[in-house]
Amino acid sequence: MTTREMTDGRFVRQANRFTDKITADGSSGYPAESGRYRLIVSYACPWAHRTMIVRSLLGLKEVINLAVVDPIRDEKGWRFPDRDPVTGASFVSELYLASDPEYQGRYTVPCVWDTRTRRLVTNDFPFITTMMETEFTDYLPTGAPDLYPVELRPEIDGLNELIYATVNNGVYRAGFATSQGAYDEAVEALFATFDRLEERLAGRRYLFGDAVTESDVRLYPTLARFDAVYNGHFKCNVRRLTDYPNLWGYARDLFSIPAFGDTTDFDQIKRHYYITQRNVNPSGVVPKGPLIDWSEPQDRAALTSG
Ligand SMILES: N[C@@H](CCC(=O)N[C@@H](CS)C(=O)NCC(=O)O)C(=O)O
Repeated sequence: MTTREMTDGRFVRQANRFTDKITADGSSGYPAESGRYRLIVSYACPWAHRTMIVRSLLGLKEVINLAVVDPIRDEKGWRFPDRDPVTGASFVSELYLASDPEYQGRYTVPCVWDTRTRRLVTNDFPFITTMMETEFTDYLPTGAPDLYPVELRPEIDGLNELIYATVNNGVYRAGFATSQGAYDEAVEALFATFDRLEERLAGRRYLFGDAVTESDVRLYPTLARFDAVYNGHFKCNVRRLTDYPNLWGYARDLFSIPAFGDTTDFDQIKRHYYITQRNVNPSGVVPKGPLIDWSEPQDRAALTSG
């Protein structure tokens, strides 16, 4: 967050600067190719988390390579644990400035680096996942799931907008609010959506029925961070995730899928938020709890139809 992103006590997220697209036919100048693009992520970051989940669910691990930054960020921004062997960068900022020397925004993850032209293609997180789903189809192994089925796209996009505004970004709007009004507005909208989703998930295993879609991928990273971080650190404490039987069972059901569970690192998540965001937590002390068992059994498979 920068002071430029605060208006009347409200957090208004910066626009994404790099918005080129990788396309299957190469018409954008960035053709989908195996081994060409490097996805830069942090395990702590929810926007990056969704890109790792999709890469893994789709079986694109050999096609799109991955670089992971340290969870703790200081004034120099995200840092690679060692100099990144592929890009040669020690900090994510170097990739942004190599692509646009005038760049003045935050140096954010996720972003995608093109090893051929040696510049960033995109940091436009909403499109990184759908790009993998729609433009890398030639590289998908047989049996890869369709996370963004054509006939459901309008409905998925609609639900994603609500999830983004009130949940994914809603927790940040609550946590970064510097006025009571801005905080109240964000928290009320967040829990209103949780109530709606709780109801929606009473009769279906996933948000769109029997199969995981892009909407589940987008909701999950916020749920995974909810009780561990957002409940305390961002004051989203009207209820806990564990107070919602359906949402909590659904979150555990997703966690049991390796693409979700293996990309969820609670330790890095907690350390990142509590240590890095000193505007919210000046001492940098990381809380011990809460003690939550994400492996507790659930019976969501019984909701599958047919
Ligand atoms: N690209 C978006 C979302 C991605 C994002 O905010 N990522 C965070 C981590 S969760 C980040 O990289 N922050 C770097 C910073 O604030 O300096 C943005 O610009 O707000």
